[in-house]
Amino acid sequence: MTTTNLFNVESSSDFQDKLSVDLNRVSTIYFWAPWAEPCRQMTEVVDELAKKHAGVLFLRVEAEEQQDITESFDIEAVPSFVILRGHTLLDRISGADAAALTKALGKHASKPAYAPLSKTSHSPAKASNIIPSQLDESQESHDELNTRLRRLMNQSKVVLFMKGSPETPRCGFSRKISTLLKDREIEFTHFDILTDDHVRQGLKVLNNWPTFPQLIVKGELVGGLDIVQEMAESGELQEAVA
Ligand SMILES: N[C@@H](CCC(=O)N[C@@H](CS)C(=O)NCC(=O)O)C(=O)O
Repeated sequence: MTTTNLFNVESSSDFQDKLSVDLNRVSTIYFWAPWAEPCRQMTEVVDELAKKHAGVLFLRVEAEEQQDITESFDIEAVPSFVILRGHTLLDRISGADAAALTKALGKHASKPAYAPLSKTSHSPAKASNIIPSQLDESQESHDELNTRLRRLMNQSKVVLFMKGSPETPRCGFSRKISTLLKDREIEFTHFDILTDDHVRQGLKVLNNWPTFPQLIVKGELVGGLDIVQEMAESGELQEAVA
């Protein structure tokens, strides 16, 4: 049996066209990347869910190829899922969390379009990305956070603050910089900033640098991917880590 509710999105207008066929329908937007290992498993999960929920539209968006769509949904890592009814946001799931996706679809797909949506289902549901350890640290003072950040920045000679891990990067910039370091046989430790929003926001301020990855050498920020690529080409990177 061929599935008629699962499509690859080719462009922003293609996305709008597919979404607008029926604005009462629930849609699941799946943001993925070909290099991200967890997406392989989630592609299979999405295939199965599309068969199970024939009334739900499933749209696969290759995140780095469709940047307009990716940015319009504030997608910060792959895999990520957004569940909509028409243009109304019902839920967001970040990461290869098959159980959470299955549960969210069970909840939203079964809800008739005319039923009043619950209060929580209107929110962007970003809170679901918060892991328990972050909640524990919510009482951390500014000074305590900075002490913790300094400690993390000094955990080894070369520290990479990135999205995901070198084995399973969750952003193309993070993937490229960890590959660059590995290719040059530069030893480094890493910290996944997606696991701790205090670290993520705190480092932007402390290092006066708005994005990730951030490469730290001997306790000091060197830069993000662009700078590290330039330094690698000029030979400065090898000198800095020597
Ligand atoms: N050109 C930048 C690219 C990095 C970038 O744009 N990162 C974005 C998307 S992964 C980011 O970290 N945004 C802030 C955030 O997600 O907190 C570099 O050289 O590192």
